[in-house]
Amino acid sequence: MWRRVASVSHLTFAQKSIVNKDVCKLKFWEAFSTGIPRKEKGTFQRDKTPFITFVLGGPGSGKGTQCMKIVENFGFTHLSAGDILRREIASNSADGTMILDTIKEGKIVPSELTVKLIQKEMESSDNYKFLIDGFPRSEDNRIAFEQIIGAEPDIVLFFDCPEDEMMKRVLNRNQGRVDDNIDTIKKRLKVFSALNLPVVKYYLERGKLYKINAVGTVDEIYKQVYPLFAQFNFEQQV
Ligand SMILES: Nc1ncnc2c1ncn2[C@@H]1O[C@H](COP(=O)(O)OP(=O)(O)O)[C@@H](O)[C@H]1O
Ligand SMILES: Nc1ccn([C@@H]2O[C@H](COP(=O)(O)OP(=O)(O)O)[C@@H](O)[C@H]2O)c(=O)n1
Ligand SMILES: [Mg+2]
Repeated sequence: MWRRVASVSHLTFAQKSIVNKDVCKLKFWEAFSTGIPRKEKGTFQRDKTPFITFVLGGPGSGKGTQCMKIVENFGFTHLSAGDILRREIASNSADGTMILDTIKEGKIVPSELTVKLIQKEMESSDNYKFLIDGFPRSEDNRIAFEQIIGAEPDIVLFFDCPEDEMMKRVLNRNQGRVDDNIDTIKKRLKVFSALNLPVVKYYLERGKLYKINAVGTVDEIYKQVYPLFAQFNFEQQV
């Protein structure tokens, strides 16, 4: 299991921006002491600091859209929990039917399953910078990640968007998703308030949360997002 040995995560944004950039390149992790099975090819680069960003926000708040821009500019690997679950359904896995039913109901898939799927993606990646989008969606998700992966996020983004705007965007999303309909979106908004907002509060209290005003054009919103990543001086920046 990985174990963190240092972090700048507790610092506020203002503090982080004056932190010596080399701090961010410290080796935060010790090598595995217990064996999480890993593929030969796609290991984390152990000499690099895994950098984990959780991306939170209600359905339709623009998480996926902004993640694509972060990937382009900063070379992150984008792991959308929803996409990973939808791929699991498409692969006809044993859990597929249960996942599909859960998504249709706007409920949360059992945390251990989601975390193990995320873990598989992380371990098969050559990258060390991860955007984990739509996760954690509940305190149970959050705790399962800590227990199974043995890590915490470096930063947490929260796309703050009014419900009527989220509903409008979801109903216009047009990606053929089974949950983009009025009945499911109403349920999802309730689940978001009840289960996801406590996670937002948790990271706010720990000084890890960056709240983004998610109303405006995609570019206007990205103007708030870009500086959060630019401060870390990642190698690939444009
Ligand atoms: N700032 C924005 N203004 C208007 N529509 C947006 C904006 N950002 C994203 N969208 C659109 O809203 C829908 C939901 O965006 P998406 O990124 O899928 O949100 P999420 O992943 O949070 O559910 C998509 O159709 C997307 O193109
Ligand atoms: N951590 C997660 C993420 C998604 N999901 C399920 O997947 C659905 C779609 O998630 P998503 O992240 O693709 O949704 P959007 O916020 O992009 O609209 C959620 O409503 C849940 O049913 C989950 O159970 N647990
Ligand atoms: Mg999404």
